[in-house]
Amino acid sequence: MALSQHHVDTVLGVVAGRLPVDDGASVIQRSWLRCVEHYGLDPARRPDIRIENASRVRECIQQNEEHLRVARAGMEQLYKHVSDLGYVLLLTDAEGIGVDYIGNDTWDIALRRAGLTLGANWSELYAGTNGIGTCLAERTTLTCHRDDHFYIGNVGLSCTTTPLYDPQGNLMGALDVSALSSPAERESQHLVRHLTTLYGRMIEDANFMQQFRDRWILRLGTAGPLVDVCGELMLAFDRDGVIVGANAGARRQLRLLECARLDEAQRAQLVGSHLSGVFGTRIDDIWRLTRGSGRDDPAIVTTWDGHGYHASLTAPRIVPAARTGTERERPLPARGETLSQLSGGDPRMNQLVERALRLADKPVSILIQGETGTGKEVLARALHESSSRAERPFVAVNCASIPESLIESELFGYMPGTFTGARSKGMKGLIQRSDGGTLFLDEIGDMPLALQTRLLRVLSEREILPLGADRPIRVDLNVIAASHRDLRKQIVTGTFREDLYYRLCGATLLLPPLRERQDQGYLIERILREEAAAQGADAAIGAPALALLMRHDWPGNVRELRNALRFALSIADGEAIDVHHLPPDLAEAAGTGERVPDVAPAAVPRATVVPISAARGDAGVLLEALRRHRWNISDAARNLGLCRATIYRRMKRYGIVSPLDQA
Ligand SMILES: Nc1ncnc2c1ncn2[C@@H]1O[C@H](COP(=O)(O)OP(=O)(O)OP(=O)(O)O)[C@@H](O)[C@H]1O
Repeated sequence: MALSQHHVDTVLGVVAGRLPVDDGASVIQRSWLRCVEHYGLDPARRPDIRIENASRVRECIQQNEEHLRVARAGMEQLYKHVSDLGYVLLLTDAEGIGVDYIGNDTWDIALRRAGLTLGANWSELYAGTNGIGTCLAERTTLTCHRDDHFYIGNVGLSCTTTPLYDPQGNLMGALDVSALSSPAERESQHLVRHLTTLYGRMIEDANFMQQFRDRWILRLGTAGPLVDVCGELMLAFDRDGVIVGANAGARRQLRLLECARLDEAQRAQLVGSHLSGVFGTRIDDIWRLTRGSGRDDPAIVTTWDGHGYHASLTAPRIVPAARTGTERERPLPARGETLSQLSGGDPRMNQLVERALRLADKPVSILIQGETGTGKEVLARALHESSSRAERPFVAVNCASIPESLIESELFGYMPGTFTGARSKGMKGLIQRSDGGTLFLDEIGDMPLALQTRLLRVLSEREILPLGADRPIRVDLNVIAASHRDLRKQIVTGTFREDLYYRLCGATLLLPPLRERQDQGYLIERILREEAAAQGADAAIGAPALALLMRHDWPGNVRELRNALRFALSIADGEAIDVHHLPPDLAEAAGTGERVPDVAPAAVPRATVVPISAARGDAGVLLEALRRHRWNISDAARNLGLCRATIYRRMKRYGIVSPLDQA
């Protein structure tokens, strides 16, 4: 009784400011203050344990089914480490209501009496200062050890709790590890605190992986070989490099490039921004990773402010929902593009568009070939939108990124009861989801042979047999396949079925690489306008920057061009794009090998804004001609119907210097 009175006096003394505030316990003391002043609680009373009714708990469980499934797996592992030490685990929602629990049956009654049970509401409002309620109020991992608790009835407990966030940074709830009795020393809880934090982060990361299983995931860490299994920082992004999720580590440590337009809070807002805003100079390194760097050690990527991290990239495990036609969260910039807009006058593109227009509504399978980033999916989508199937789904499947173990169920689907656990409900496969529309099989050359056989059956019989089904389902679909590989070579090496190849290539469309296209100026103009509109900026570019773009080799093709323009626009911060706004690797790449035409400052002041159409009409055309003729001035002049002197004059005006003159 004397001890109880001492506890009550201590709490009330701190609240009244009569007792010195201990620095280490200030989180607890802040909570005591809230309990007395905001919630009007009295530490001398025994708390009534508030148990929510079953339907409230059920509703909460249903709403967070996926999160709870992942958390349960983490709790089971954690329990193995702490059960012998007398701890029980409680998982709560964001309001502090117990939604899952692992404990020891032999203490059931004591645990229930203490409120360590399903449905118990541990928010400070009802339970006073305690591990869960205070962790949720303070949003931090903490140990509420014995007489840290507000109510005398709770001072036997020792609770360590960590908050759990979803990948968007919203509070989901808390993971709590509690003991009914524990040694008096606070230090006795250190190990439990580490374990609780570790498992909390593991649950968050597993939730992250689950939520973004249809996206690229970049893990960053400081321990090289471990980064594959436990990247401390994680970013999920779409195929255009736009960040769609960031885990707690990434949100804490990464900031967007310093730039006048963004204040501190906006620079912390990673979601919705482009990867180039985080990695400034090294965006291409990341894309190189996506294509497999061939290195044994994890690659190192560097943030714009010079922090190097080991990096590991995971390809989407299932097809992005946004690409299936069932969800349209962020339209691809080129979506809706009609076929004729794909060419800006390049002879090979003109021919391709003409052919595509004739094929769009024919019942022929089309095979699109072209280097990576040349726009195979953009072309497939344009074919779909120019066909009578335009209103039906366009379902894109990246055969290279779905793990072999999942590809069959993803493509063909499965019936209810085929699997246990979260997959018990059954799922329509991607082929069935494209019924009536277009199935786009990207990177078809990477499809495993066994599945090629099954796909061949689908294409010839137009019916599928989902896993666990006893009757086939008819499907009506148009198939477009694409690959950057030479499928005929694969037939020779035995990695691609010849009969499937002939099924798929009723017609072949070959997209030229960007470096060989004569309509680069048109593409730059269009993409610049699109990207500028998306960023709310003006689409203006200076002649020297344009000249550099026109000279670049574009190994990543149109994707690389779009990324470069997006990067430049965000760095230019409202000014016309200048050379120094472009990604440095562009200038570096041009600096080695073929040199970038240096800008003669007197001839083209840095701030000169050349409306892009004018630039294209002059500097762009000139550059194209010079490149085509390998910088032979006479040939270029003849080709353009100008005299050599005019060519020289214009080169001077636009600051174009031949690489032959720079050696
Ligand atoms: N004609 C175009 N107009 C505008 N943007 C384009 C065009 N072609 C491609 N792009 C852009 O380039 C990027 C890559 O396009 P897409 O995904 O279609 O290429 P891909 O050849 O299918 O690439 P991969 O081989 O990697 O699958 C996208 O950002 C897309 O918006």
